[in-house]
Parts: sequence; C-alpha cells; structure tokens
Amino acid sequence: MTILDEILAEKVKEVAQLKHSYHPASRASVSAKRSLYDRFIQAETVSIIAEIKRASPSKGVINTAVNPPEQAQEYAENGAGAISILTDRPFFQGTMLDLEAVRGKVEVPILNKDFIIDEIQIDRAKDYGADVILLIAAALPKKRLDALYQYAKAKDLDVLLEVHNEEELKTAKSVGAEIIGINNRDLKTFEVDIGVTEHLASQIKNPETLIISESGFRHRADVERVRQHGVKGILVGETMMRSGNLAQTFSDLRVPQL
Ligand SMILES: O=P(O)(O)OC[C@@H](O)[C@@H](O)c1c[nH]c2ccccc12
Repeated sequence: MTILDEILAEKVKEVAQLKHSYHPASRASVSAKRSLYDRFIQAETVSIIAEIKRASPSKGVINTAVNPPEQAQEYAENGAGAISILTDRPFFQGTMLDLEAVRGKVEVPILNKDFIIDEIQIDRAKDYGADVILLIAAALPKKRLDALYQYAKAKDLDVLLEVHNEEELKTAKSVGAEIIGINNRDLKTFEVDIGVTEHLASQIKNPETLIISESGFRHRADVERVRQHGVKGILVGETMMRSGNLAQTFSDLRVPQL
C-alpha cells in the first residue's frame, strides 16, 4: 500500500463523517472569487504560490510553530501570487480553520490543498473561502475526476489539476483543465525530480493552459529550468516554511517570465 493509498483510505472515512456532520453553506458566505488564472496568465514574473504546511508524510515535522495568518501576511507582503494551505489533518497537521483565518488576512487567491474525492469537500472549500481547489489525477478514476472538476467549476472555483506522468496529463487535457499542476514529487515514492516538469510541460501546446510546477524548489536555478518550458507559476512549500528570511527567499525565487 502506497502512502497515497493510505491517505485516500483516511479520506473515505473523513468524507463519511462529513456527510453526517457538515451542512454545506452553513457558514457565512464569502466574498467574490479571486482568480488565480487571470492573475498568473498575465504576470511578468513566474508567479509564486507559497504554501503553509506544518508537516508532511515525506518530511515529517517541518514547522509546527507557524501562525498561519501571520505567515500568509508575510508571504503576501513579499509578493506571493497566491497562498496554498494544506488542510489535511492526519498527515499534514492542517485544518480548514487555517484556511478561513488566512482568507481574511490577505488579498491574494487561496488554494485549498487537500485530497478531494467527494463533492462535499468542494462545498466545504467554497464555504471556508477557497478560490482554488486541488484535484489530483493519481487519486481518482477519470470519470470522478471529470465530475468533480465540473462540480467545482460550477461553484466558480478555479481548479489546479495535478499530474505526474503522461497518462495523467492526457486525462487532464481531456477534462479540459485550464490550470495544470505538474508535481515533481511522485506521491507514491516521494522521489522529487524537476525533470518531470521539463518533460511534461513541453507536451502542453495550448498557450491558454496555465502551467504550474509543484514541489522541490529551493534555488533560483530550479525556477530558471522550468520557465523555459512555459511554466507560469511554481508552488513552494518546504523552502518557505523553513526560511528564516522570507524576503531573501522570495527575491531568490522570483525570475522574469521569458
Ligand atoms: O514542499 P515542497 O517540496 O515545496 O512542495 C510543495 C507542494 O508542491 C506539495 O506540498 C504538494 C504538491 N502536491 C501535493 C498534493 C498533496 C499534498 C501536498 C502536495
């Protein structure tokens, strides 16, 4: 059983519980969507999605002392184009309350990073203030991926559709994904290789598709590698969470669009 299988098994339980205890739209309705797509597609630099992630299955504890709204404010002040919040509790020590607290503090789009397998998680993301949700091709059969994608779009959410190999990329294209995230980390083995983005991004020919490269960014040279392949945004977690000097980290990773 891979770690992804383990996480998905937990999600099945979580969704069953949610269906008992969570009533969509029971929360105060939120303000208008902030479009990640519109902001990133016209930016002059490679946009940075900075992530709030306390821990992960691959790295263990990363930073549990973090105060999410303060961290988010620092990200925004240093030019983050969007903020990603891990809301999975058992494996990443996050919560939906982190997302809600951050949404009120910053003006940039908020990505709800979780393992979504059911519509009710999309309802919840919207209710707590997400502008974008993550859907992972490796986690869902094509039909479900398609259904969840359409469901999220109908709720006026942007969708970051994550792929890691050619077959998943084909699926993402057939779903009509406008934002494709290429994860450099294999969720089954944890191996990280920025070459995955170089390989897959070159197979995305539609200039309207917004390509985001995810995971493993530490240095400016990493970003320079992927921008040559049409990547318009990068998703950075661990490097941000461990940084003792966010201004420096952002200026290192901020490169002009080619
Ligand atoms: O910490 P990193 O290597 O910068 O990676 C961030 C982000 O890409 C990673 O957290 C991530 C990418 N896809 C995911 C899916 C689920 C959970 C987490 C992720």
